[in-house]
Amino acid sequence: MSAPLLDISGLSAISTRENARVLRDVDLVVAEGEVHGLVGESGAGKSTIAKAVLDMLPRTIRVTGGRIVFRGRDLASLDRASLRALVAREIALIPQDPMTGLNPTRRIEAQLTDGMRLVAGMSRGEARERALALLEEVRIADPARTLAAYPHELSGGMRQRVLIAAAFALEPKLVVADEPTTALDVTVQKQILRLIRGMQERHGTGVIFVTHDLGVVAKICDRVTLLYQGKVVEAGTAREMIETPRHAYTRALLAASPRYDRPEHGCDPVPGSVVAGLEAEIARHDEGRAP
Ligand SMILES: Nc1ncnc2c1ncn2[C@@H]1O[C@H](COP(=O)(O)OP(=O)(O)OP(=O)(O)O)[C@@H](O)[C@H]1O
Repeated sequence: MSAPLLDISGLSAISTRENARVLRDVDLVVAEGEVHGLVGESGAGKSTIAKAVLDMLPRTIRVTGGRIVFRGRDLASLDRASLRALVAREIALIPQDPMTGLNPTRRIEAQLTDGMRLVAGMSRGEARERALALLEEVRIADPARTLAAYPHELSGGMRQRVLIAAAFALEPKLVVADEPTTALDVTVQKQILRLIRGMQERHGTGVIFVTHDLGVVAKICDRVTLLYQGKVVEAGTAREMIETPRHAYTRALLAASPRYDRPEHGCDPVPGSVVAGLEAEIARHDEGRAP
């Protein structure tokens, strides 16, 4: 088997702001060209993992152990400049909120072509051609007009399409999609999920798809890692996790999710006994370790 695209092992981190552990010995392997769901409730540590991979951790979160190996290179072994260059070239982000992901004061053309010119060294003309082709690929009806527009002139769905185009602009090996459909209405959400899947298949890109929504997992992910309070609870194929969940927490979370397959069914809350069991497991895990 070829080496994985991303191999995270034993990653642990603390929040100095909250004096609490935020990641506990996390293992996460993303294969070339797969969509890997990173799933968990609010505060589970999904964004912390995504930020660690993108070298965007805030100062108030400190990695205390583990390794992030990307395409065979341990990120911690790189100096600042090499790490910045590697991330700029090979790892891209699709942010959660399409409005904050774009600078409101600059036209789309400038924002889409910055990376192409600065990182890939394209001329203004080459970058514009590439931007037009990308906007067509993300099915924006009038690419030339969109390039001339400011973000506020576009709908939420269009802005998210622009950010997806931007993420794939430099042919990254890995795209981190941080809840990219949360801010959109349901019909647009489905289109955007289909678009991300289509883009990653055509470009052969690996994707980490951060979400709290198991319905989204069922639609887009090949494999999944489920987190609870910074700890991996279950990992496997999306199909296995949804059809034959092994862990009581996964089963409870599935029961608590809106039934994407049977919308007439309601939701059950995650039972207190399951959560208490997990908390006891985490306490055992943390025993003897200062936060
Ligand atoms: N800037 C920060 N500085 C210190 N601690 C933080 C910071 N951001 C988040 N945390 C803490 O890290 C923990 C994990 O948060 P994280 O944002 O990774 O969770 P998440 O699963 O992405 O949640 P959400 O779905 O709400 O974004 C939480 O306890 C949170 O309070």
